[in-house]
Amino acid sequence: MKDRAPQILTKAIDTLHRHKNEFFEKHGEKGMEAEKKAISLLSKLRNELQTDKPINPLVDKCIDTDIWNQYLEYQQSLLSESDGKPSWFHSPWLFVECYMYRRIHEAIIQCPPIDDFDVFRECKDKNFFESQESISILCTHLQQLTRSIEDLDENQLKSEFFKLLQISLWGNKCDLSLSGGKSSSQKTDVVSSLEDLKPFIVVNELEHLWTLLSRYRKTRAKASAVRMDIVLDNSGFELVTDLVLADFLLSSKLAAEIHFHGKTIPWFVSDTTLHDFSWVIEQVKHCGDKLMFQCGVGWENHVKMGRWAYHDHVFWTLPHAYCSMPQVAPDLYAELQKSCLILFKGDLNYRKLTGDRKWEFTTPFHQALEGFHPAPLCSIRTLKAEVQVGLQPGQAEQLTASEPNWLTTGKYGIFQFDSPL
Ligand SMILES: O=P(O)(O)OC[C@@]1(O)O[C@H](CO)[C@@H](O)[C@@H]1O
Ligand SMILES: [Mn+2]
Repeated sequence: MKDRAPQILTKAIDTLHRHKNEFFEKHGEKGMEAEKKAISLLSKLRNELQTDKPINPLVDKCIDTDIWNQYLEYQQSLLSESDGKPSWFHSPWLFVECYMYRRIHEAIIQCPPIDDFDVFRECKDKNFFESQESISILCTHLQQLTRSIEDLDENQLKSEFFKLLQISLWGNKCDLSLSGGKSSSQKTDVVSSLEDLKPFIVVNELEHLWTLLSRYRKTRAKASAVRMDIVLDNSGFELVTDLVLADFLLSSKLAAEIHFHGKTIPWFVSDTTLHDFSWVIEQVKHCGDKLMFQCGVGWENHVKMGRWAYHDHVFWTLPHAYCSMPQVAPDLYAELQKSCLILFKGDLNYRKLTGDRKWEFTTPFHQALEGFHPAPLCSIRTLKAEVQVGLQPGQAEQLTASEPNWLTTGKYGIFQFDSPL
């Protein structure tokens, strides 16, 4: 919070500043005033953070404002009288980090007519353009695969499925909040690096996914009822890897519908909103590359025909651990229960799945989920925060000895599976 968060706020302020002329052209004087106000609110926020001030209740009137303020009261109740109020450096990291992004949103929506400005859009778009070569390689790979998909036997299908899952895993290296908003795009050809990256997968439960999906294939008529859900993480390159995977799931008939879950507000710099989702598909279509164009058209069609559905829910941008979803967002929990398999992308989802607690490394994943079992699920995440469960005895110690920062660099990854008992 001390180092990374102020950098992110400074970047947001700078972005507003650089768009001053655009605001003027669009909205005249009103746009300029709104820009000034937004900058002053964000500077105030940065100052509160850097001087470790108490966490203030939200003042806006959004659908989640009360839930946030109740959660803040709950944080307060965890402290004893002498501890005072929860403050920026004396509160759980997950809570204050989420709170910062919610406050950025609060600041912007108080500034019409620029109240729908996404301060992170520019970096998200930049990440996409800088990764364009890798995206083109991925799209080519997908198109070739789709053309020969009918000829693949069971083993080949499984191997292609695992490849695309690994691409989606390593795509998660490209988030922008870990780098303080600095560029973190994909510049190398990830398809041909997969073998070299395998040793860095510290939990690999992909076989469980295959067992599950191939069972569905055999028992359900032509997989027509198989619904899969992907709880998205970052836009840009990572989102493309997820879309490529989702496309393959349909063309291989491993699934019949894919439901994507994104964020309702700009979140952790690079997370996907509805605008990003549509923007990325549109860009893939118009990049000038023939195979990318075909991918983009195909994806647009999946959306049109309802084979792909995009959902967002306010719960994904609350600070709550997922074990409280049945109480806080019963509608979302019920929706997820319809899924045959839910993929949770990224580090933040993992922190929320496990409540961001200091679990023993050998704690079973099922236990760390603390009752969150809407459907079979798999976390696909590169490690960027100090929480990890389900390791073999001695595994964490070995990793620490060879690489002290293994938990936070994003170099290691997991496929961790859980199924309701
Ligand atoms: O969820 P993602 O995109 O994989 O990672 C988000 C992240 O980089 O943001 C925070 C950094 O402060 C950490 O929670 C986490 O490491
Ligand atoms: Mn993210």
